[in-house]
Amino acid sequence: MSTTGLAEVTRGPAPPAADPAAGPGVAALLRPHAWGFAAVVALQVIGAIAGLAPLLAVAELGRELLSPGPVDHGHVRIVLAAGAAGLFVRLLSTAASAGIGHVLDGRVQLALRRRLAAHLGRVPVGWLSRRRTGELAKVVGEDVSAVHPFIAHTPGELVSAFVVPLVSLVYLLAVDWRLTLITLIPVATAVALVPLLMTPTRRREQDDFDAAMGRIASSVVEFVQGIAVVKVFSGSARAHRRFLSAADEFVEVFSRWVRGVSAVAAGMQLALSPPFVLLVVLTGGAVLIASGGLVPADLLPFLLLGLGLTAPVAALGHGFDDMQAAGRALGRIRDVLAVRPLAEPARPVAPRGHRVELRGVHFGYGDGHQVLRGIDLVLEPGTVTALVGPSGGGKSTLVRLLPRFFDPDRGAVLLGGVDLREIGGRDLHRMVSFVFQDVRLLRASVADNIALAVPHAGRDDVVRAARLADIHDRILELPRGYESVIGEDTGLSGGEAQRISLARALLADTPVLVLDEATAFADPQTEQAVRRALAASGGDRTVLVIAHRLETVAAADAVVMLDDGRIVEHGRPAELLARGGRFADFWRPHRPAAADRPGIHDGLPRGDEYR
Ligand SMILES: Nc1ncnc2c1ncn2[C@@H]1O[C@H](COP(=O)(O)OP(=O)(O)OP(=O)(O)O)[C@@H](O)[C@H]1O
Repeated sequence: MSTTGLAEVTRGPAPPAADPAAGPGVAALLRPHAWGFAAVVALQVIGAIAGLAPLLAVAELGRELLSPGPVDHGHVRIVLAAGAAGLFVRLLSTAASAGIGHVLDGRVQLALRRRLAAHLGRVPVGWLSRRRTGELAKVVGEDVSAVHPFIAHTPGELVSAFVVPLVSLVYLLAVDWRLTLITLIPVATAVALVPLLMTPTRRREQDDFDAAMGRIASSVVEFVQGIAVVKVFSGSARAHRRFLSAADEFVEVFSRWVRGVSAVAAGMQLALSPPFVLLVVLTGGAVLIASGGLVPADLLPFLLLGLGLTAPVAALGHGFDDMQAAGRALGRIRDVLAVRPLAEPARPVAPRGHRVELRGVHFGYGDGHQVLRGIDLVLEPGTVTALVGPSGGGKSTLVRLLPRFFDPDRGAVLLGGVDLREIGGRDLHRMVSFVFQDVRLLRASVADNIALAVPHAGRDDVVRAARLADIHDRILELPRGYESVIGEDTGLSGGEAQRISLARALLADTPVLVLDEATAFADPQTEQAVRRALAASGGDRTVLVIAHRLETVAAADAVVMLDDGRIVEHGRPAELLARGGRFADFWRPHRPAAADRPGIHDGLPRGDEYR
């Protein structure tokens, strides 16, 4: 049982959302904020360039004050004013870009989360129930947050990292072109080393490294997931072995990779390190000064600005890493938004009654395998139809089409003579309820869980449904009775969770009930509760039940035997048994045990068990 916070999907599809089926993609969501992005990037670039002004001012002051001859006070004042103005502009634009960037970021994240929430409300319920809760929570939470640097920081920082050195370079060229070229030696050396990291051998080592990393990850997951089984069957040594060999192999691959890249990487680091840059500038400057080609004061700007020239190379590493992570997160968001929602009818038609009909229904899960292959079936109001058949025959798939977890690929499911695709989500919701094996309860009170479909139900009605589902006494034993919060005050067994889900369906009191008689949580009490639910659904209700127990089959009005996606037999249970066909063959192994029970003769219980 899971007690997740995700929208519970115990009854029909989610209510329709207002906007059309195909909503805007990520790019369209970002488009209205394009001017905001442009402003953030522009302000960051302006701030970064203005930030150079104080440095340039110091360099100019140095040149002015250290050069021979009288000091030009006017020039000094202008330089000081320009430096101060630059500092001010930098502060202002950095604050403005941070402010706008973060507001923009908040808006984009909110828009993305709203869009995801609206979309998740419309995707097929079947798609949702196949996803792990953590997987979707990660997309809506972490992945949307991962977009933050992409919006608020990285583009501006990357642009600045290139623009600032360019501006510095122009200034340095104006001071002395020869020393500028010398100052560029460290960056040129680092860039010249890059191809050495891209040789076929290095690429192969990088691929091996990635593959070895993947093997470690998968062997860890396997080991952790299987740990309980491994312990029980005392095969821990064997399970360890795969992980150990993956780890050993990783160490070997990693050492090879490190040996290959370390010399080049160290060379690059050395070339870009401040001591090396200063050494080059000072050596070059000293040679030029000694030869009389450079005024000593002109060395100052090179010492101040030379270090900043290496910034783009470092920014390439960090900024692109962030951008790539944000890109991957956006990709996952885009994948979720790309899931085709169930189309809502433009003009919903109200069903006329609650006769259910499947007409020529074909369905597959999109992997090329057809699970249902031409199902024609009518479920009359006031009847119970038992669905039986070998495992994997398509029973669960078929019953999930009734609450429109999925739409058929071909053919149609009709309710009250109307194709489900023509019925509004809310109407369908009011007409079809279900109890499946994968019960999901919300982290809410037991009473709220039962009254999920009928939020205004009175306590008496909730208690009546709980009694009928044989869970009332157990609820009273919980710390806070009906107010106990599932997952906080209490946990429930699989059978208990299923009985809560049953109470929920009984309270909803829909004219169509779809039920999977669970084998997974089979305990006498749950079994009894299911039988009572079926008994209570007498009268005019249309009931389809995946039957695992003889009593259920025997008491049904009709049995449908499903094998390999086709109906192979359909009729009254006793007739089918008497006919000795596929159903009789399939059911024979169940008979001896059941036949021994009192009240059961020839494998069938006497009398009408629940009608
Ligand atoms: N969510 C899914 N995605 C892809 N394939 C699925 C999914 N659910 C079921 N299948 C496949 O559809 C086929 C029919 O499965 P289904 O669960 O409908 O059969 P079943 O008769 O209910 O079996 P069982 O009695 O064991 O529950 C199987 O081959 C199964 O692997």
